[in-house]
Amino acid sequence: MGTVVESANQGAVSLPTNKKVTVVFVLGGPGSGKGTQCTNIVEHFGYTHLSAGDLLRAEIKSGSENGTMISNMIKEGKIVPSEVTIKLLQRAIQENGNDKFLIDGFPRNEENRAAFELVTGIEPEFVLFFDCPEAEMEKRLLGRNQGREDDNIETIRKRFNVYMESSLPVIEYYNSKGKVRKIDAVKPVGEVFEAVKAVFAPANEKVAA
Ligand SMILES: Nc1ncnc2c1ncn2[C@@H]1O[C@H](COP(=O)(O)OP(=O)(O)OP(=O)(O)O)[C@@H](O)[C@H]1O
Ligand SMILES: Nc1ccn([C@@H]2O[C@H](COP(=O)(O)O)[C@@H](O)[C@H]2O)c(=O)n1
Ligand SMILES: [Mg+2]
Repeated sequence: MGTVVESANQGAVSLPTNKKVTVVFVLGGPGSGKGTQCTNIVEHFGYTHLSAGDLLRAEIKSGSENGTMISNMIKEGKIVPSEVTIKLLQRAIQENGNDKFLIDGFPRNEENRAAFELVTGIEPEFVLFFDCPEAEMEKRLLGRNQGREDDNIETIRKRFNVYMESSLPVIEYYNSKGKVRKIDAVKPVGEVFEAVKAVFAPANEKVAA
């Protein structure tokens, strides 16, 4: 691989605003630790973290006309129509001064994937995939305690079904293109992050002033 700059430029693409961005998709089952690890990556590698779920929850809170629909979909563990989520992601990218983004929890199905590519022209630099057994994810979600409406056993089971039926095929799609970087996510947070660090080039790390 060449220098970090060269590597980043290979994945840089134009949004409608002509903003050049590098995107890493962060995927894995509910409770696999995507958000937890994204916080660490932001700190060490200077990316901006965009969680599709967080953007949808913020949209509900903002009193948007889509709020009720989004809220119902989240309670049922269903995937919100792509146009809604993509608009939120596009706006977040365009409003942010950074040019490197972790997109967490997106694309969640084939419709998400194809629509995002069509609308933005963005192909991910790579896909960070947190692989975790269902029993461990269930335990983590039931213990998360952050007041999420979908952290109850009924919705968790629906989210696992959606993950198996709709999200795993997206990961398989990217795997067939050689883009997946798989992480064993069942280990403690620190050990998982060591594996994550090995994926992001060490030269990418923020240098202390
Ligand atoms: N490696 C780990 N070991 C044990 N607990 C973890 C680990 N990683 C995350 N957790 C805990 O598990 C819970 C779920 O983690 P997190 O919110 O990061 O998952 P997520 O993949 O973003 O889930 P969701 O898809 O529901 O948003 C949190 O309470 C978090 O503190
Ligand atoms: N691409 C997406 C991402 C999320 N959702 C909905 O939000 C819920 C919570 O997502 P998390 O990533 O925070 O776990 C998820 O279960 C979906 O209902 C979505 O529709 N599309
Ligand atoms: Mg999350």
